[in-house]
Order: sequence, then structure tokens, then C-alpha cells
Amino acid sequence: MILTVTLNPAIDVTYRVASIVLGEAHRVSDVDTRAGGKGVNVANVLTQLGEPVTMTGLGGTGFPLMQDFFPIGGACRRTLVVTDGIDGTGFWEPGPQVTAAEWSGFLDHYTALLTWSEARVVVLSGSLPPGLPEVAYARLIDIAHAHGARSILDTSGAPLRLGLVAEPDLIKPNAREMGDVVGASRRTTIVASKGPDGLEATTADGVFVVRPPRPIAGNPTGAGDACVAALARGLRDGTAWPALLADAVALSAAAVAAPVAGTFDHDLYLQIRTEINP
Ligand SMILES: O=P(O)(O)OC[C@H]1O[C@](O)(CO)[C@@H](O)[C@H]1O
Repeated sequence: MILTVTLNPAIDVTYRVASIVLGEAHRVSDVDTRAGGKGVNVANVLTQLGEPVTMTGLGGTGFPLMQDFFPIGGACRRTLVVTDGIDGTGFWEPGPQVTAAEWSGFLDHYTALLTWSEARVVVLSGSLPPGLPEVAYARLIDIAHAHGARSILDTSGAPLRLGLVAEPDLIKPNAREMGDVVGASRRTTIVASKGPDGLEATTADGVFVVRPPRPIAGNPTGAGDACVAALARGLRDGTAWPALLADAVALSAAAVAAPVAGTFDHDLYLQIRTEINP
């Protein structure tokens, strides 16, 4: 089983417009509203792939997908993506203020989940809401490792730099985040996402690069989450790096082609997977 952790989930709103012009008013042709946040998107992609997954995190008021989320008193944030079908522009609210008692309650809840769920891989994704310590991810990685689970960390800035101290098994920085991973332990695999140029994995077995066979237009929001879903499945199964990266590149591209984050175009995924064929 794969456990995804979303400490700062969101109600993701996606607006479709004909084109985006700064300083102008826009007529919205389509509105999509759904529960999101990076770990939720990873879990949704894994579910569509038929993989067993459990979601947890901090569920503020108004967050509709409570399941194994730990309830907190603040309101769930919203995020907004405006897309013209060729690209997307995102606006991320900061999230609710989390109290020390809520964080401590979540740590107990998370430890209990790891004890009974037999999670083999824990995916920790996204920003931290206000009030959480910047070492939050390091703490959660330590607990995951103590329960025999492997860990994937997908975040940025101080939570990423401090999370590295706990030696996550895998991180997935983009070009902007590469400066944050300079001190990463040799035990941590770095899968650098290079946008349209694909993925480069620096691993204990060497460096592997896989590029998408052709450019895909659409809404790139959530493509990184689809990539993490493939990496989590591959880490759980011990898939060899060339095949694992091909899977992650194909799933990311198929997510760009889907209109909203947390979904992907299944036919395109299989097609690109065959085209890469490592
Ligand atoms: O947690 P953050 O880094 O603020 O990112 C949140 C956002 O990222 C996405 O997961 C896309 O990757 C959106 O669904 C949105 O909720």
C-alpha cells in the first residue's frame, strides 16, 4: 500500500478561458472544482492506475474528502488555475493556521496509520500550512522509516532543505528547486524534473535520463503529481530505473493532456509509454 500525506490540501478551482491577457477581464467558459493538493492528486492518479492507496493529511473545514485526514479547525484553502488549454497559470492560497495541539494530534494519528496500514511507501507532498514547524517533513520521514516504509518528498524551500536531514529515499525537485537539494545525502535518489525535457535520475546505480518523445500541450498543473505517483509505484515494486522513468515521463505527459490536476489521459499514457520503450 502507498500512503500519501497532504498537510496543506486545497479546493482546486480550474478556470478555462480562450486566452489570458494580464490586466484584462476574462469570460470563463468552464469551471472545475475538486478536492486537491499534491498528495491528493498523487492518490487520485494511483487510484486510476488501480493501485491501493490511502490518503491522510490535515483536513480543514470545507475539505470534502476526509477519509483518513485529521480534522483541524481552520478553513481549507483554495487554489486557482487559469488555463487556455495550451498552458496554465496558478494562484495558491497559503492555507489555514495550524495549532501546536493539532500538529501533535496529527503526529499520533499518522503514527497509528503507519502501524496498522502496512504502508510500504509514504509520499509527502506540497507546501506546509502556516503554524507547522519547517522540520515537519523530517519528522514524518523519520516516523515512516521507523515503521519500515520508504519515503518520497516533493516540496520546496526550507521544508525541502530541512526534510533532507531525514534522508528521504527519493526527492523530485524541478529546475527552481535544484538549489535546495545541494546537501542531499548520497542515499537519497534525486529525480530532477526538467519539464518538456523529461526526467534525470541520480541514483546509487548511476544517472538515467528519459525524455518525452514529443511535446504535449494542455494544462501542466498536476503533471508533477502524476510523475510522483509513477515513482511511488516503481519504488514500491523495485522497478529498474529506465522503465520506471519511462513510466513517470509517460504519466506526466498524459496528465498535461488532461484538463485538471489529479487526472490523466489513459490512452495517451499507454501510447507514450510504448513510444519511449526503454
Ligand atoms: O502544496 P502546494 O505546493 O501549495 O501546491 C498545491 C497545488 O499543487 C497542485 O497539487 C498541483 O501540483 C494543485 O492541485 C494545488 O493544490
